[in-house]
Amino acid sequence: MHNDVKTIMFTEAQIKQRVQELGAQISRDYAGKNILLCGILKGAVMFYTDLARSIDGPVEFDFMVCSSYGSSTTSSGFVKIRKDLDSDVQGRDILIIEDIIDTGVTLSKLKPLLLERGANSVKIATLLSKPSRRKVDVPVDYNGFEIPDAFVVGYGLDYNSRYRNLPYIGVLKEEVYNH
Ligand SMILES: O=P(O)(O)OC[C@H]1O[C@H](OP(=O)(O)OP(=O)(O)O)[C@H](O)[C@@H]1O
Ligand code: HPA
Ligand SMILES: [Mg+2]
Repeated sequence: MHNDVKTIMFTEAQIKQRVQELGAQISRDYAGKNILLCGILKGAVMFYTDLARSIDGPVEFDFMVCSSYGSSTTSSGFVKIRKDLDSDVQGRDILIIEDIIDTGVTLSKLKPLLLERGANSVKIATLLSKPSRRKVDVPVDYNGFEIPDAFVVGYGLDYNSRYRNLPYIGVLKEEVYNH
């Protein structure tokens, strides 16, 4: 385990199992449809590639780069789109793929934006959700795990751009960000 990690919340095996369950559910729900998988980078990168491989049926890949946390453990409340989707979303069935929903601010901006652009449907898949921290209500269609209010890293999630490559999800030691 990494020295900056206090505890492991989900092991690699637990994540793998849950991602497969979500993929099976999504495959059933979207049977016969061509899904536009909209990944919100950078955090979603690991979940995106694993989830995409567990979905049966046609999908297309697209990505947005958004960021609101920067080098903080709290949201700035301002969502910056650093890279937009390449696709025309008119009439498309979009599945937004996120690593975590915390305050809900990021998705409360993105989902209406895609609907305004003429998407036929926009659903949300997130690996993690922290319901106790919500500032804005966002309906989550596919949720891997509900977690308590702790700052987590690994499997794509960062603190100050670090720890994204840890294969598990762990709780960061407070002394790492409280100094
Ligand atoms: O519900 P919210 O409070 O809006 O938080 C969730 C967002 O915060 C993180 O992104 P971040 O800004 O850290 O960018 P990153 O994915 O590049 O790390 C995470 O990947 C989500 O996109
Ligand atoms: O707990 C978290 N960890 C990493 N990034 C995040 N963005 C929102 N919440 C978190
Ligand atoms: Mg981040």
